[in-house]
Amino acid sequence: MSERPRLTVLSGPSGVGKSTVVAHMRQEHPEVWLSVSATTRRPRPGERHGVHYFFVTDEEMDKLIANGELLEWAEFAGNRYGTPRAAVLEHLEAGVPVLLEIDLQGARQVRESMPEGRLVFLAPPSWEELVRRLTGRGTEPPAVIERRLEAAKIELAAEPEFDMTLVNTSVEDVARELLALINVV
Ligand SMILES: Nc1nc2c(ncn2[C@@H]2O[C@H](COP(=O)(O)OP(=O)(O)O)[C@@H](O)[C@H]2O)c(=O)[nH]1
Ligand SMILES: Nc1ncnc2c1ncn2[C@@H]1O[C@H](COP(=O)(O)OP(=O)(O)O)[C@@H](O)[C@H]1O
Repeated sequence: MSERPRLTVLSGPSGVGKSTVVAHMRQEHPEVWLSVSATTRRPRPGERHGVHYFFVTDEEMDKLIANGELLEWAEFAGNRYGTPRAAVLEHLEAGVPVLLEIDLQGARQVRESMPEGRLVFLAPPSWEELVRRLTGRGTEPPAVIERRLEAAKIELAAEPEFDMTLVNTSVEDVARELLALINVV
């Protein structure tokens, strides 16, 4: 039986490469279970309901919150996001490593409710590179990018709250480090 925590939270500013790193990691290790969040954000091209997110209406999100169905939730850059509680607990009880990819506010809530979880901060190699990645992804209009960069300043300042930091210079390296942390390899 592993002594390492089986709940891992990955946070970091929008555009740092969280989704890219996690996708890379899961290509080779699909046994790492990634929680699928609910969000009121509209799907980007190629995003699928139930795979990338559960895309819900404001009313549906209200109900999830009111019924206590979310382990944590937060408003980020004008949309709400939350982690469905039941699936996380089921996987942990079954001994499956659980990964949450959530924002700073969510990470703080998990620290309170599940202190055994490990909080990992994914940092960009530099501010300029973060701006380049977020802009280069081409999924948000300039006003939304601005809003996300404002949030990024707050998130970067909170890095010391995390158990550890990984700098996303190389996707392959970070994916490997993350796997070692989760204790899969
Ligand atoms: N608190 C919380 N944050 C979430 C959740 N799901 C996603 N996020 C975070 O919300 C932020 C915006 O996510 P998204 O719109 O998909 O943009 P992206 O992460 O830049 O691709 C990111 O920091 C995500 O990690 C969740 O269930 N709870
Ligand atoms: N290590 C890296 N080097 C260069 N570009 C990267 C790296 N990691 C991610 N990217 C690129 O940065 C952009 C944002 O990555 P993404 O995974 O969508 O970030 P996040 O999920 O943190 O918002 C994408 O275009 C992605 O291809």
